[in-house]
Amino acid sequence: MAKKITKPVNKKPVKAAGPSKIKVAVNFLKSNQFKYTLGAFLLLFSGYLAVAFTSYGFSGAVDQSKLDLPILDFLDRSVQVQNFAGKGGAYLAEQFINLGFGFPSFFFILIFVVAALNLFGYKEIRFLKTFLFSVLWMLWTSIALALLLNVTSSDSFLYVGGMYGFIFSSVLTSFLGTIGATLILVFLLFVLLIVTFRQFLPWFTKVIAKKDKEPATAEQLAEEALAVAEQEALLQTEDPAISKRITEEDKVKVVVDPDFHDDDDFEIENTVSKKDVELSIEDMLFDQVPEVESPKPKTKVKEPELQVAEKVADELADDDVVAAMGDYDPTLDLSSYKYPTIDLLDDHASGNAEVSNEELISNKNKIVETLRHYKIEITKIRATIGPTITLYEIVPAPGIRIAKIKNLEDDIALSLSALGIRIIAPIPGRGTIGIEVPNQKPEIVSMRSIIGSKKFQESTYELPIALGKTISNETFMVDLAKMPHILVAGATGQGKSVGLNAIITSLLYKKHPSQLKFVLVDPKKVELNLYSSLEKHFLAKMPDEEDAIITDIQKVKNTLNSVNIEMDSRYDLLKKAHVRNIIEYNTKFIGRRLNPEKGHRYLPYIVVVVDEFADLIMTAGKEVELPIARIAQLARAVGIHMIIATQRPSINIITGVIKANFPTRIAFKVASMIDSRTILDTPGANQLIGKGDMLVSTGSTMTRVQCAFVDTPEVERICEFVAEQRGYPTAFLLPDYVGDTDGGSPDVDLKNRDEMFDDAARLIVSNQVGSTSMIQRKFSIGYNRAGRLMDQLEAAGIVGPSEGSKARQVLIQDEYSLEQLLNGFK
Ligand SMILES: Nc1ncnc2c1ncn2[C@@H]1O[C@H](COP(=O)(O)OP(=O)(O)OP(=O)(O)O)[C@@H](O)[C@H]1O
Repeated sequence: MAKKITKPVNKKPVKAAGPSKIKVAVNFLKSNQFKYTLGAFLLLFSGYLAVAFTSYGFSGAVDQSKLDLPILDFLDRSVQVQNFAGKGGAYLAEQFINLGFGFPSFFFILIFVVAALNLFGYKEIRFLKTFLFSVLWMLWTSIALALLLNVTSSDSFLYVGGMYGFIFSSVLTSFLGTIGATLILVFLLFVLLIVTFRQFLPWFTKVIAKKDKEPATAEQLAEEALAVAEQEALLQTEDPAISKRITEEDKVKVVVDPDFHDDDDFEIENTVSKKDVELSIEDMLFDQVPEVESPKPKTKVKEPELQVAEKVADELADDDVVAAMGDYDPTLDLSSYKYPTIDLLDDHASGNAEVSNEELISNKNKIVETLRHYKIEITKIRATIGPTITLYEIVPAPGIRIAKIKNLEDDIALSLSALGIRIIAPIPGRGTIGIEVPNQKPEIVSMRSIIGSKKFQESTYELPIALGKTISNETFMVDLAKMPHILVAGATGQGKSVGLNAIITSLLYKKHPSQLKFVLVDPKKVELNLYSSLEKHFLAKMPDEEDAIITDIQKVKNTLNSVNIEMDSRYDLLKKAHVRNIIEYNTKFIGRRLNPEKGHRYLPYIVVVVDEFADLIMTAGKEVELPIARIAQLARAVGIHMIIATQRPSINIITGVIKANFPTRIAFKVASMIDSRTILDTPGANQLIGKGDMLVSTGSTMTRVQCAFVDTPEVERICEFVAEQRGYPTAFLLPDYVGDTDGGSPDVDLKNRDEMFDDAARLIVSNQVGSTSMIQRKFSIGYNRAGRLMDQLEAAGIVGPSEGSKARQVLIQDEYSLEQLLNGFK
């Protein structure tokens, strides 16, 4: 038998040909050319339909007889129509209106316009939502109109509700009668209003509640008000910030069998048969005793109602203001500089990050239940819904110890089966205890919404930094000029880099290149490299450096020392100008009251950003820590600020010196409570949920903030936008710094002693401490001058040689010997 040879079939080329064609087609459909063409067509078509439909309302009766003609006759030139949109318009209007859905067909126009806008990239109005609601409303109005017209008159030239409206309404009336059909339509209207307009239900309940009260006499009202006032006074005065109260009215229907219950505490006076009983979720969840109308448990603890705080929607700035951001006139060197525009940022909001009532009630019940289990009663509970977490504030019954609640942190976390629960007991200044519970559907806070917020746009901060949104959805902003330095820490992957980008971008959105310079230190070489294109606008570097982003450890040391020199020279300038800080100095300089020929210059703010601070400390230790500490201690008044970020928050990296000088600290999620203590001096950062969830401590207050999200492409777009504009010829040049010059007594001419020489010598001897910074502090002079004084004191034999970071040895023991020595110089 001949063997059947099966040839291996090479399917590859066939496969490759198929998808590639599809791909081309998909790419074409996705291309902007296609989208804009289709969008333009839809928009024009909508306009045409609008004219045709409107005109049909007036001329439809006349045109209709012509529309009944066979199509060829209708197209004949001798046949004229009155519709402004011509025969085409008349035909379309007839199809859509008379033979379709009646005048509600105008909804089609809405659908086409929204589709066109979406194709043009305007996504504020969602197409799918519009489509769905428009179709539903169109059907409803079409049937309602048909029904109404059937009832009132039926001798019109057209079906106002269209053919379909007529058919549907006829079917409805034949089944249910006119009254039944009307009732169904009223019911559907109610449902449509609820699903379409979010505000409808609250408004409706308010109206109903008002109606209920109407028959009350003035006396009754007064009594009622008094009773409410008394009850409120017992707990807390009414808070206008409360948006809704979730109480027993939030009912669900369940079927319970009362016979099944054999709870001793629960006595049923009337015999109740198996039936539907309405009861609140609260009761189901933790009393497990159905509350039926007449039989009541003998002892029933009053349930605390859940108040949900008003969601403060952050006011967006007027479009004009946002647009005006691009036109802000800097008045200085680059007068044509345009600020980055808001459309460079993306909107990352998912739009479905609502916290449902069920989630709120279920969390509230679990909290109350857990606390009750430990015999902790509460009188009030209030929820504030944030972007990623909800804060439940509770007021415990009098006599409950706060520490007891704090100790239940793990139990509450367990009962809510959620990570990231944090208990704040008590919330400073509020007298309540806070329990923060992560939302099931967290919301991404886009940088776009933060930058576009009125608060940011109208901020008058010197160095405004918009970090994100607080638990109450407010934009959280700080002024770096007041901070004055920030320490950012968090385990890897928790949002530190995004946080740094948010800080830098907020400054880029508000500052002119002449007002701000960044010194960017990035040992990891990849994080801040994005900003290298800003060199001629916003970056500062040492004169002979090639790259403006500093990555090499030796260059980091030199640059930090150079920033120190810049700081000292700025102090000298301030002193010469008789001002105390950079704002006063620059105001004087802009007012032409300081002479540039005497060395005065406009001082831009300098923000030193150090990423991966831990790496620097590990490799360079004190050589880096000391200049950083010195900048941190002294640079605030001269407009030099630091932001240092680290992944490893251990105490050998975030030392006491660093901590003492960085009062503002931002902690993203860290691995352990010890790490949290190292950064914030308190636990808490270990309980965060990651992805930009952070705690911001400004020394006195601690705020939980959801960091604004800004993605790398957005940062790239902003940098590109800035870099494309005319910049300075070079980066801002920092003073030159030549490595260490240690060893040997400096060459000093004691004949040209500083005029403060005698005073400095007396200070050193009386304190018996040879410290340059002490001279600096006591006499309010710059580091350079204090250093020169120290060299002269060394040459005069008053202090010993430099001993690195330690104070010098004082060689003169008493003031008498010193005076003799000083007399010898005269
Ligand atoms: N504010 C935020 N909102 C939403 N998601 C965020 C936010 N911040 C960070 N993320 C998510 O977490 C990821 C990691 O963030 P990021 O790169 O900033 O971490 P990191 O702490 O800098 O990590 P590493 O230290 O390794 O560089 C991001 O890619 C993003 O998906």
